[in-house]
Amino acid sequence: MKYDYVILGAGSAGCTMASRLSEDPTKSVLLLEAGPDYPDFESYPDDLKFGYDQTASAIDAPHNWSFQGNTTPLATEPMPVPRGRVVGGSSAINGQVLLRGVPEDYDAWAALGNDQWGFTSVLPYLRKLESDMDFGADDFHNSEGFIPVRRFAKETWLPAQQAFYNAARTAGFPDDPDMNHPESGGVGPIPMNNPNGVRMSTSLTFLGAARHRLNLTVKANVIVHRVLFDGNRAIGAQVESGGETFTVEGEDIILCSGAIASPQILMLSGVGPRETLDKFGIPIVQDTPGVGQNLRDHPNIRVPIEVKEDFPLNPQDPRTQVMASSFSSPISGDPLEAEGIRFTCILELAYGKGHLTITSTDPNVQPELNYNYFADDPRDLARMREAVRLCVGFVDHPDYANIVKEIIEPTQGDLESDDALDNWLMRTVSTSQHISGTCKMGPDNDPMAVVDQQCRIKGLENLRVIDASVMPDCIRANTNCTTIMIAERMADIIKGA
Ligand SMILES: Cc1cc2nc3c(=O)[nH]c(=O)nc-3n(C[C@H](O)[C@H](O)[C@H](O)COP(=O)(O)OP(=O)(O)OC[C@H]3O[C@@H](n4cnc5c(N)ncnc54)[C@H](O)[C@@H]3O)c2cc1C
Repeated sequence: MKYDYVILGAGSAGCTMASRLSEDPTKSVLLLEAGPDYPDFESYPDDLKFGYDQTASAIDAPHNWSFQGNTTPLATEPMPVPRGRVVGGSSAINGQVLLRGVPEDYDAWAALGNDQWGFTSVLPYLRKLESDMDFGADDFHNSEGFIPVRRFAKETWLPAQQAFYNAARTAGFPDDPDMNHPESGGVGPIPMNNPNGVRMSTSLTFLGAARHRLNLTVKANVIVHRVLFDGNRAIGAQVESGGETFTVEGEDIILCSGAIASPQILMLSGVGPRETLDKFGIPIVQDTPGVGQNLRDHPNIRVPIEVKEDFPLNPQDPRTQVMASSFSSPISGDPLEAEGIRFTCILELAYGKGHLTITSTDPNVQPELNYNYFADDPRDLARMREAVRLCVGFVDHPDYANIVKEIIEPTQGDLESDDALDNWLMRTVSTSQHISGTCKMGPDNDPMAVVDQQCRIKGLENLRVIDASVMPDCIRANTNCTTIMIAERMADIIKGA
């Protein structure tokens, strides 16, 4: 059977696209996903449903691809890279922060040659996707979108979160009641898409509203191997289901497999850097050197703190309310055993870039992920040093007196000099889970641009990439909101085409 739209990958972008494109009853939509599907709330597993602990993204958790990546030459272990493998994708296992980029982020995309993606162009879609439970409908917010957004009310902040807020205010940060406002800045409650602690993935929201449609077919446990072409025209995909190989056909093929798998599938399909395709004997459809390059993320440093014996900790409490996090360790021990609190320092606009590449023609073998943190520009390390020293200073605030026993890391030795601290940062840096940019959007005079402003792969027909990989640069925010925004906007563009 031939569909109007074949969507490959049912994550943040894929579920949004499937929901919006199937609003037109004259169009048939096929949504394919490698992981399982839980179509109703009752059957939805607890690890996906309840987002306060991070069981869903622990290594080898059932809905996690559990990839690994390289960080810096000083790291002794590969870095765990979680990604959602389930209908809902990474939105089904993520931290539920629903934060927009700042206006300058989208304006920077426009300045790079993507003039249709500046802030005023994307704002209607940042509004469209949300239902803001605190601010309702105004110039910047909406009350009728699929994703519910709320902030923890001040009176519900846990003591460590309140202490962080007070320490930051004392250090000069202004109060910031709405971080999704274009003039936001300072310290305040983070917008979250988890009312009552339920992680509202794109499966529960966008797709949930569309599942009854007869023109929408959702198929889970289907692994996409490659896109099929007739010349330079995409005509379908080769996929595997239940151990059998199938060909699906579509008028429009839309790759929504995320910033790791979308460039991987492109390379396996013959679209990528010529030398990579030659190396693995993949017949070349098009030499597209930017596929897998421009790997953007936010370097992430954790400052764990041991708390006083009598300080109450409950791993099932919300871990993110303001900017401090309380944590337990589902990865290295009993998920119910609380260990302490931690500061998380996130470098929002890193100068350094990484890259990814295939190491095999087997779609089940993950690409090599080189995050390349702190490599390209000394300002990345300098800003991270500043953030860590700021957090270490925060614990001297009187509000932490009854909470903090000692900072576990960095040690006094690590803090003694910039060189020592750099060494610790290089050893411990990790991902903020915001990989993006690996099939970047850009103008024709940018040889590394992969897609145009309509997310079409340049030089090919009937093939788009719509997910976190098309961001020209990572926004200064967590990436779920912006990924959904891109899909919301692209659905309108495609429907109007
Ligand atoms: C642990 C974690 C915490 C995060 N926390 C936050 C947060 O708090 N706030 C925030 O804004 N962002 C957060 N993010 C990031 C955010 O969730 C992602 O940027 C966003 O979900 C990416 O959407 P996507 O559509 O590009 O990819 P995904 O949502 O990852 O979707 C890709 C889909 O394609 C499927 N797929 C991949 N390969 C194949 C194949 N070969 N065949 C078939 N299907 C395939 C995958 O299984 C997946 O369902 C977090 C991410 C993780 C992993």
